[in-house]
Amino acid sequence: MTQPLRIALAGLGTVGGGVIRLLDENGALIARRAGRPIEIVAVSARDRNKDRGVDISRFAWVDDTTALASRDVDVVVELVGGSDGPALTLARSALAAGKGFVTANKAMIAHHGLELAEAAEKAGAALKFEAAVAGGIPVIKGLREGAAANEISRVYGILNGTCNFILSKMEAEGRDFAEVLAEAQALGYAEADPTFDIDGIDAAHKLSILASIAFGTQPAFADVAASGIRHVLAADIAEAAALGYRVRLLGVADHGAGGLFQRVHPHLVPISHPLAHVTGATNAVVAEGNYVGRLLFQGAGAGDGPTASAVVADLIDIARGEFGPAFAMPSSALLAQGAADSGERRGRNYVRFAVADKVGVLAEIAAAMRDAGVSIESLIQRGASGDGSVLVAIVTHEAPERAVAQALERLRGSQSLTGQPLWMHILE
Ligand SMILES: NC(=O)c1ccc[n+]([C@@H]2O[C@H](COP(=O)([O-])OP(=O)(O)OC[C@H]3O[C@@H](n4cnc5c(N)ncnc54)[C@H](O)[C@@H]3O)[C@@H](O)[C@H]2O)c1
Ligand SMILES: N[C@@H](CCO)C(=O)O
Ligand code: NA
Repeated sequence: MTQPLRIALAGLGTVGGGVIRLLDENGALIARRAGRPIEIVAVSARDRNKDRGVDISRFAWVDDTTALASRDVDVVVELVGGSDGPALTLARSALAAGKGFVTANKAMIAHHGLELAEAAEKAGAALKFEAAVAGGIPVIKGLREGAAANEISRVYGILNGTCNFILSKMEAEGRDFAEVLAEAQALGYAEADPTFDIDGIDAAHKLSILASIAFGTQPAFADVAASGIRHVLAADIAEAAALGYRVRLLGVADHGAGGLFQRVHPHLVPISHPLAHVTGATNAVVAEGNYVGRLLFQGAGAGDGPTASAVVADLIDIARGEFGPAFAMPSSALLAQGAADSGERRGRNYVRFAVADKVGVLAEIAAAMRDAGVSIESLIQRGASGDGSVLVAIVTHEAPERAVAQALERLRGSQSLTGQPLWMHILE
């Protein structure tokens, strides 16, 4: 058998531990598939002596994580996390030294992916990050290889396992967001800063990477409009269910003459759509290609095993010598596309208000919608909550987003509203 692929591994947490276990268990099969063994030779993390349930004494220990790039290895695997800091230093130095670089770090790729892709191309080295988007689901491979012949018009999906777990729990048990948050965090899926999950930032990182690969555009994380699920009430989920929908945090991206549109936002998904049936920490991505039609990728988006599966799949590609440009085309060919104006988009909407239970409130909401040219399809009002306010949920007919925003802006100062309205888009 030929020379092993020698690995330096930075980060020995959930994912790093998973990679060691996977290579221990499946190493012989992987060597046959890759044509050579994949061997970890050096490791680094914060704490050398922590019990991780895996034997790391067989690997060389390196105190300074960023020094792994200067070891005699073929590939550096970065499972530390963080968009900057040691992860970025390591990425830059590994690629500058001509070594392959594999990471699960969507924050870093979303912020610095283009720079790193250019560095990889310059060095003729591999840069791979399957684990960064939708964990174990081979969605990057699916788009950059399997669907490479297609013009992709839209890519969207459930990109954050923590949020999908929370929404599923709220749906199944009728509990509110704050009650299930701690359970989700205990699962080990949450980011080091859990607000990244809850506020849609993690999904935005992933969406910007997916959009680049799907559309051949430069990654543009700064242009993703992101909001999360902390304002979704169990009552919204119940109203959505009564109307034939489920609430999902979706990342949605499309592109056209108007520019690149990227948004992470809670949506109402029709019960007939496959994404309505994705529950727990599962992720799912839909891509629409002009020849292949609608593709659906579904599976575990987080967790040690699935994420390690994606990391090691990247290593097998590198061992086989099968890797191309990181974003599916040379970075010089990626288009710099401006952000689309979302005000021009048309769609149906769910808007929920918390209002004082008094005369004229419904008329005030209806008038704001009417004057903005937004037609109401249905309206539900539910009884008083503890603070005396009632919830009014409306579904609009198709309308430009600018008009809905205008109506909400007018209502913003209203004495009748007891809280901020929640606006969710309805997936068509
Ligand atoms: N956990 C998941 O399900 C999952 C899924 C997909 C992607 N990811 C990504 O994988 C990466 C790792 O996630 P994780 O869940 O394994 O994290 P973790 O917190 O479990 O492990 C992080 C590891 O990095 C080490 N580390 C942290 N800061 C360091 C520093 N400054 N210097 C040296 N070592 C340092 C820690 O000691 C630890 O060994 C992140 O980029 C994360 O976004 C995680
Ligand atoms: N925090 C992420 C981990 C996987 O990227 C999630 O919950 O989906
Ligand atoms: Na993936």
